[in-house]
Amino acid sequence: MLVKACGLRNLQEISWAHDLGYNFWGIVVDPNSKRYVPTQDFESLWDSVPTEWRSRCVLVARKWQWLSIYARTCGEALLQCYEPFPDFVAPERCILPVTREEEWQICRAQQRAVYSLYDVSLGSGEWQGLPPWCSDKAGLFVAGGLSEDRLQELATKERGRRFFGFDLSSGLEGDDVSGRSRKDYRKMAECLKIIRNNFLDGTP
Ligand SMILES: O=C(O)c1ccccc1N[C@@H]1O[C@H](COP(=O)(O)O)[C@@H](O)[C@H]1O
Repeated sequence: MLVKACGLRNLQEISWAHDLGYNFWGIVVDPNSKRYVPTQDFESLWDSVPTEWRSRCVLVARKWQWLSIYARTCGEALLQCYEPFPDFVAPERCILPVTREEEWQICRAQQRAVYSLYDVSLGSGEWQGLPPWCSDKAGLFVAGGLSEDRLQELATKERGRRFFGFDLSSGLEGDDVSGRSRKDYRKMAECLKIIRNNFLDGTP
């Protein structure tokens, strides 16, 4: 099972994801997001990230135009965008959001992306459950408000369900002393533990 910790903002959070065993770490480059990492901050952050971790980076935005500035400077990163990718972007770099099983099938059949993603929340943390078709789908990450409580709820109802991958962001956050939401090491560790202990690995 592959697990992605998304919406990270600094080297400490990226190191936590790496040390805990998350498979991917995501940076939101969408200017309307509260997790937005501006270009200049991203460039110095990217320089400080150990080279061997870089191919595990995912850049996230709702629009291609916001991603393109960053995508040029870090060719290793995967790109998660909520509008179609231009033709010149290789499918091996794309994570394509899908909302229905038919879209996942098309994505696989036409090899339009390396991974697909079922995400109804776009970082809002809104939980709407997971439709039954989402399990055991090659290359499909599931996301949308996954937190300790939601994962535990899912595990109680559907222990042993097989998944290819999970993608978490809001559910890994807590408030820091100034009231801003930041990734929380304990939540990151606990969510990963719940996933690994309760669901079957749907990776080939
Ligand atoms: O995090 C954001 O603000 C965001 C903005 C625009 C597009 C996607 C965004 N987040 C991604 O959405 C999924 C699910 O997040 P959550 O667990 O519901 O918070 C994840 O990939 C986020 O990185």
